[in-house]
Amino acid sequence: MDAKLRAPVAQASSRDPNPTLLEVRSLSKRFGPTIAVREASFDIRAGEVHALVGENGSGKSTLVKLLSGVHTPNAGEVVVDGKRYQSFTSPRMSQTAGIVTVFQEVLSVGSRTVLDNLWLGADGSFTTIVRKGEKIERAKRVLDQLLEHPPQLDTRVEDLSLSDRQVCSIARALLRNPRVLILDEATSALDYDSRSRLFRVVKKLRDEGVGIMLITHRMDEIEEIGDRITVLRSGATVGTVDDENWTTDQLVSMMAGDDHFAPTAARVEGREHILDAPVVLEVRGLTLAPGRTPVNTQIRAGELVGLAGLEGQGQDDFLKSLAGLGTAAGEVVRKYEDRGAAISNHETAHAERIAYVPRERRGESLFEWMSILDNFSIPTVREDVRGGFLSPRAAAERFSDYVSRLSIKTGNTSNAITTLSGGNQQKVIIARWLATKPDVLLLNDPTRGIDINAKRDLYRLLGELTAAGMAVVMLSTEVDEHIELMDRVLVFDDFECTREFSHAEVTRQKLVASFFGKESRDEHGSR
Ligand SMILES: Nc1ncnc2c1ncn2[C@@H]1O[C@H](COP(=O)(O)OP(=O)(O)OP(=O)(O)O)[C@@H](O)[C@H]1O
Repeated sequence: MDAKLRAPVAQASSRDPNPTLLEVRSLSKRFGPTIAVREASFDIRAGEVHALVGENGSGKSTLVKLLSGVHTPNAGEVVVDGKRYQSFTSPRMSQTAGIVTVFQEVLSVGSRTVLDNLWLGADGSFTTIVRKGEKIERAKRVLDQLLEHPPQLDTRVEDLSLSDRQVCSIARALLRNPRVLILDEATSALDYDSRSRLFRVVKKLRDEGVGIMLITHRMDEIEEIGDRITVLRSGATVGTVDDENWTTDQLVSMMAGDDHFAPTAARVEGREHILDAPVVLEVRGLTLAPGRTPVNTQIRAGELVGLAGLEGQGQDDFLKSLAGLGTAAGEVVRKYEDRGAAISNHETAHAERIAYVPRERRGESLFEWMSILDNFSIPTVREDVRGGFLSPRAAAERFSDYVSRLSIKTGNTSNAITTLSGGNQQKVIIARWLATKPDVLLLNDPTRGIDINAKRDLYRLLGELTAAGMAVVMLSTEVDEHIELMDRVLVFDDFECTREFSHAEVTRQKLVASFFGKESRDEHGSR
């Protein structure tokens, strides 16, 4: 074992006086033949941010669900504040022990107000009922910390953006005064500003002695707030890193095992020729909100265009308009050498070989009652007809190509899609739309929830597809993706496209400054 690593269950050393708050001892969980968690052991101290990392399907969410009382373990135990638990038999039991979780999927009741959602289920678990006035006051205080422009408390949650809905889930957790706060990919739905604000709150909680468990696929987040890092592989804890000089490659090789190490995907350089490629999509006078300057742009074959900005600045509406799904006034035209076709609805977009991969898996893409294979083959099912009958074997053959290209961990493809880990569900959806063999691929934050190796696979695949002439327009909330991957980045601010960067000119500093409507003064900012 690397000198920088130590045994998974560590006692507080003399160097670190913080007491252990939560100890996970040899926890195991099976789902039928699948061992999702196998003898996992680690501990969380008071006043630390403890990151839990691992590939898609390595058992992170299952472990979180064992700690949150959603699942009960087959073996092992949990110790909280010195008290031993064989299992948490309900979420309430885990909360009473001081563990509060924000889950990966945004969980809220859309038809209820923000205030209702923030206090949902709280009354019964508090010894004293919180009065309405106090509820309002505390809800406002916590939302003010998390959002620059908090919604009115009587707003229905379904009218909020995905990011603000997730902020409500986080606010709900904070109102419960956790001893241990678990953030299970809770940041992946957040925009840049909300994430920064959340991290300020997390640092404050850490200073107050709360133990925070952070599940994330983003190394920049761990770098920013992580103190120790535990790595999971195939359900088992591989080790805990407490050296602040850890490297991404070190973690990746722990996650994947040395045999499966995927090198960083370098962007294909020398792509300037794209400027001469034919235009495949033309956007003319697209007005994203009344009174705003319309967007005019052209997208060329083989181009990889990034859409950036703070959440809800019109980039989502722009992308949906390209897919024929928007409500914006103006024209989107699919261009060919000698003709053009107006994209006015989803059907024309589909007929013109434009594919759209939505952002929110649960509401927009997944058919939770259907199998993995059926979820893949929905739009392309006609290709699997043999002699007048649908051939599942033909579908399985087509799917297997994407399983290896995107490293999807599926098990039996006739199982329900919900038996897959979140990241693997996301990959099935990307595969679904790639299989339509589009000329234009529109991706709405596609790497949300995808592990770092899989991201590299996807970047490589996008490199191959664009080299073969596919145009890709990708909304991304990851600044690094814009800097490293895109040929061109369009920045949206207040429903206008306010800035455009070429790959050669974009830097982190300039890009983030442009989100806030400021031009960076440092023209030589580093990448
Ligand atoms: N309800 C279930 N039924 C059957 N198998 C399941 C169930 N939940 C999880 N699994 C399996 O357990 C394993 C671990 O899944 P888990 O969701 O914990 O992974 P993860 O590390 O959180 O992945 P991701 O990063 O993609 O969210 C996977 O093989 C998954 O398919």
